[in-house]
Amino acid sequence: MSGILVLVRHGQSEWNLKNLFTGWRDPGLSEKGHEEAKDAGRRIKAHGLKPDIAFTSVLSRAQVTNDHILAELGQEGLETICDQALNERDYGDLSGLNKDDARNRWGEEQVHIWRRSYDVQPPGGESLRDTGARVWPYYLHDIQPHVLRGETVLVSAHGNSLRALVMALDGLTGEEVVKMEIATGVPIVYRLNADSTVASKEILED
Ligand SMILES: O=C(O)[C@@H](CO)OP(=O)(O)O
Repeated sequence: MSGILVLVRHGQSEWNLKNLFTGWRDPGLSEKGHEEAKDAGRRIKAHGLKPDIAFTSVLSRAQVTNDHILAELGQEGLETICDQALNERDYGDLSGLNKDDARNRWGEEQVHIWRRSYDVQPPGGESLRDTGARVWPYYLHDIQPHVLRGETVLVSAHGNSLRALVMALDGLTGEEVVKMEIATGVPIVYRLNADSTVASKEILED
């Protein structure tokens, strides 16, 4: 057995609350989102996990979530690496649009395909496959080595950048990933084997 990888999707953002496509836009957390992020920190602490290093995106909702978690753990100031590779999927021309307005305009099915399919790009944006093509190499090169050294690594990121990562870790197909959702502020804990395969996965729900 080697180290531990803790994945957390940021708490609810102001634009999650307003039902807007967000992508690379940079809204802050909603009031509920701040609470969810603190709660994620409390759950991580209750499970006796203590990160040695943290990774997050360059978007504030993920960074503030990371700050809340570290504060709950009493680990403010822990080395945190921010990288664009962990950003949310770029939603292109959909960014800033209301999701219900988009359904009225393009139809329920088309919008679902843009949101959850593996390889269909929203107009001007990234498919989940495109997102995975930046998240997975970053994971392999920058994050995984820490886990294989036996460290506990915290990653605060986004719904779709984490879907891409979980898809690869869990070995899901493009069809299976369509049904996979990642809840805001609910930590997912992977323990890895020394050969980098997954030894166990635990979701820290209520
Ligand atoms: O708007 C977004 O950037 C994402 C995450 O909030 O939305 P969706 O769940 O539709 O992929």
